[in-house]
Amino acid sequence: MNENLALVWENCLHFMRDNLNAAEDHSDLKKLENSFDLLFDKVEPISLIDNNLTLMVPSDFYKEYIEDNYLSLLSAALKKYLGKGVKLWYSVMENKAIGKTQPITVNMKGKSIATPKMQESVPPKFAGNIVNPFVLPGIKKVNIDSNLKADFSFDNYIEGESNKFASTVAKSIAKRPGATAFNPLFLHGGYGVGKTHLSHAVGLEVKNLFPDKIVVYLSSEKFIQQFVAAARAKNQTEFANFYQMVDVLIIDDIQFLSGKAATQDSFFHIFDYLHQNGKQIILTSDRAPVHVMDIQERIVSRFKWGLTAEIKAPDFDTRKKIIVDKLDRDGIQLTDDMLEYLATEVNSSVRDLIGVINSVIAYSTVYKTDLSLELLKETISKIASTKKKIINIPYIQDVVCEYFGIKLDQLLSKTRKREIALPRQLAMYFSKEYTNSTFAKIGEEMGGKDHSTVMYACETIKDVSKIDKEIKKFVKDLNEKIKQ
Ligand SMILES: Nc1ncnc2c1ncn2[C@@H]1O[C@H](COP(=O)(O)OP(=O)(O)OP(=O)(O)O)[C@@H](O)[C@H]1O
Repeated sequence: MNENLALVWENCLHFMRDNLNAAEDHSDLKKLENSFDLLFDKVEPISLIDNNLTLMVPSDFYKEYIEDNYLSLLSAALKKYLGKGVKLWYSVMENKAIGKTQPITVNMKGKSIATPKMQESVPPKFAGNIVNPFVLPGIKKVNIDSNLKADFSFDNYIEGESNKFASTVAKSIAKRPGATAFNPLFLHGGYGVGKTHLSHAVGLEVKNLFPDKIVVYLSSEKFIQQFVAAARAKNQTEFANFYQMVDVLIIDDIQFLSGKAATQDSFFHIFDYLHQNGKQIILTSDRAPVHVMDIQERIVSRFKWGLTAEIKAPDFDTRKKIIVDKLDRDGIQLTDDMLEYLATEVNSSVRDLIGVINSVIAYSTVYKTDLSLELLKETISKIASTKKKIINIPYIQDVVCEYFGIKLDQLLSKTRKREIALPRQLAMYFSKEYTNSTFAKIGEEMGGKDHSTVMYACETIKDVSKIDKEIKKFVKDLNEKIKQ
């Protein structure tokens, strides 16, 4: 870069940064502040000939992002340091296969610059939506800023037997993201046991210790939506480029990538790129990698590269700790018998436990009564009678496994031994009865079985339960348990 141009550009950057610093808190302009260095670090002015300024940018994404969001600010800066009538050009480095090919450049003209009135140090007012840098062309409205919930911190995470291992590993990752052997960290466990909370806690701690690191949390559903939108807009390269900038990528409920071949391909490349570059990946799922269905083998094998940690439903002592902690924050104390009662009665997930605790607090506030064992009992029975249970396939699998005393692994296996095959057929039957899932979907969730196997199981259980007393009893018992 010629020295003069370098100096002009440095001044322009300085001017733009100043304006962003001075912008009002929470203004659209302020939101650009975090992205500024990230974006302009990769932008290089390469020539200035007869008032034509050419900026080299890594991809179309950068060009469009600058045009959509920074044009007014950049124009003001150029006017200040180069005078009126500067024309902007972009030289876009195209890099089709992620990180593989030599970049080629394509020259493109920028939008014409209409210089807004802008005063030094006075934040300019921009019309329309200014989005943050993590918004890609084609998926502009989706804000995938870090997306971390401040409440989901390590401080608010109660440790106990059920989550000790996972939380110890999570803390060590937060101190050295990408630099431990736990990459990826694959957290799995049932409904509401604290997977999301723990993954956020890592993200929050990383931001705390290393503010410059880019942490992105999103659900796999959002990732799929973004990918589809990017594919429609033919922006897959930018989509991948964006995720390659991330230092800690957290994807929740990764099992929903199941069956999404094109998204899986993109995820695979992003995963490899991040992993090779020492970036941290954290994935959560409702099941262990081996049971995540319809995901390419090459991806499943990568899930197992780092560390897989299960979070179980909270044990009795952990439940007690969670109750005490939660109530303490509201200045409420329980007697020992009340605490025992609550921790014994609500023994499913942390989410359910917290729901009950909140209701207890609410009832006691509304009725202005002191908490008593009677009030607890009344509250819990009211909740139980009004609570709608979400009956989904994993829940049915859990009920069936518990009833027959078998493990999920066995239920989902291929064995034809009757003591496993029958529970499996029953789980298939109830999944069809209680959920809107197709035979194919149920087959997928039952260890990758064919839809015809599920159809056969449903027909068999329906017919046999009419004549076989033992099976009739299983169906009746399980029906009651599922609805309980
Ligand atoms: N160990 C814990 N200490 C304190 N709060 C917890 C703990 N585990 C979970 N929670 C709280 O329980 C609720 C549910 O947790 P979370 O959303 O992380 O569960 P999850 O395992 O991701 O569930 P799902 O898979 O159903 O989405 C949240 O409010 C979370 O803060």
